[in-house]
Amino acid sequence: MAAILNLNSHSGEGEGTEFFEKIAKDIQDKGFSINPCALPHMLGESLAGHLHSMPQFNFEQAGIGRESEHSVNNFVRTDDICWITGESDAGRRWLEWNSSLQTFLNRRLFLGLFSFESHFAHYSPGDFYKRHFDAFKGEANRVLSVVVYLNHAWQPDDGGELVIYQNEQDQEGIKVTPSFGTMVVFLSEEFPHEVLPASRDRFSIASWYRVNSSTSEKADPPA
Ligand SMILES: O=C(O)CCC(=O)C(=O)O
Ligand SMILES: [Fe+2]
Repeated sequence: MAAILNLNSHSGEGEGTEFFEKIAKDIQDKGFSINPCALPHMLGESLAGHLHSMPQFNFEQAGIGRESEHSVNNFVRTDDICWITGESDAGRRWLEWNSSLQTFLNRRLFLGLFSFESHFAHYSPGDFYKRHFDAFKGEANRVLSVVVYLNHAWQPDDGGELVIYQNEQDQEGIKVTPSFGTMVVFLSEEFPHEVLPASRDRFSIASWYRVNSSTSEKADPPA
């Protein structure tokens, strides 16, 4: 019995609705939520295992912009990415876990989250992602950004922090250390953010919930 209790207590804070409720409340109150040691431990380990078992050629140079406007721009970002599909066990469980979070947040905050997309990102030493928004107001695409980190034993002088700015004027920001299991959620249109260069390899998963914009009346191309 004790062993079972023990196992449960190691399953990670992020397992249940209590954690989802904390995210919902943070989003409602502040628009962002920063959670150290939040990713369920087994899920984090299996994602990290999968990530490190993949050959480097599964990763591509990250770009900016969508569809026809998509391009690689080494001034803005220099990381490599690999989209997460349900093909691997770890990937499937990650998508399932986020699907429960999506259901929870839709019930609790009426966000109308419709789809989820997610990629591993590898920042080699010196890589960065300059200050940016994940979505632009009025474009009704990415609504909520979710980032988790898969780096064991990250040290304060390893760098590589995510800096979240409160608004366009904020130059100081809040620094988040990319330690294993830390999970950050924020409104994609509200918070400019950047990734500072690190002195070691930095692994993260960046994800976005989208609303269904296919019914929007946006003229495309614009008149
Ligand atoms: O890895 C991170 O800390 C954030 C990455 C990011 O901002 C992005 O991919 O849009
Ligand atoms: Fe971003």
